[in-house]
Amino acid sequence: MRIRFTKMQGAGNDFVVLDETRGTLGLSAAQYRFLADRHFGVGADQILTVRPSPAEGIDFQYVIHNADGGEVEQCGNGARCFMRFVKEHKLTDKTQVRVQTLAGVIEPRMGADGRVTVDMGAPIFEAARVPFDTAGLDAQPDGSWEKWHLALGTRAGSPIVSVAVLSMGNPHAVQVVDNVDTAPVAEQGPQIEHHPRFPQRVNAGFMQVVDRSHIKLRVFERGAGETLACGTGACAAVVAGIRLGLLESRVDVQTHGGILTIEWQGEGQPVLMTGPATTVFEGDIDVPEVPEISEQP
Ligand SMILES: N[C@H](CCC[C@H](N)C(=O)O)C(=O)O
Repeated sequence: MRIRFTKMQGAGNDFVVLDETRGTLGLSAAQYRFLADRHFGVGADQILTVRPSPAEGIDFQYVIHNADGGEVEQCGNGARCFMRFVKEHKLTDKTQVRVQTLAGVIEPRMGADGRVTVDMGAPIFEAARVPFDTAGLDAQPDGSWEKWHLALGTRAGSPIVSVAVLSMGNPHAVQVVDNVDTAPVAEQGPQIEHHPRFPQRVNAGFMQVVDRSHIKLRVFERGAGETLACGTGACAAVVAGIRLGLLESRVDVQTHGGILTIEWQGEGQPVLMTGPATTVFEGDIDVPEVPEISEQP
């Protein structure tokens, strides 16, 4: 099947974007993995699909698959690219659209400077809704969610990390580190992603607080590995930092791929994310029924 795609990136988090507003392609998980494959396919962290409005008052449906082919609830950097895509492809004449995701409705808005702001909705702290299994964990002194002590491994001497656990529609476990450049992202990222207390797995964030309005962040993403930036991860990290009393309500998040600006006014309030969204190129690709993808090197 020959399909048209658009390659996009938001702060270096990169995407293959598919237009299904005039008919669905019916791709399998293996075909999503093929498109994301950096050797046999196009290469991307996630595959984003644009579908027609599912209901009155909603402009589009937004479907997200990780590089591993699994469908997920939310993608923040992808939401900004979604807004640019529907403008550039003349699928809307609006500068702000309402978009249905598995996690609910989000509202990206194209700014005059070409950056995009997205109302990402309110964070979710209830462990069962992340989901996060707290059975047997020391209850937090004030029922807080910011400092769960997670044992990485069962051997004596396995590290125990203190993570803030929350959802931006997708699950996040964020820890504060002294230096993101030396943080054990490659080692602890997979251990946290696959930790048995996260039945849906989890995105693992490593946050260095520079000052009360600046952090540095690395994220080992569920289903994609470490990415150059993670929009929902930036939202989760800032919310955690504010609740830990370390950050103000508006924070610049420095990632390997660029700067994201996150604002949160507190409990029950939405998280606003602002950042870049870039179209890299358009292309066509033959997607085999049974695609060949890279074996792990
Ligand atoms: N890996 C994430 C989805 C993509 C999130 C990220 N790319 C973003 O910008 O929010 C998950 O499995 O929940």
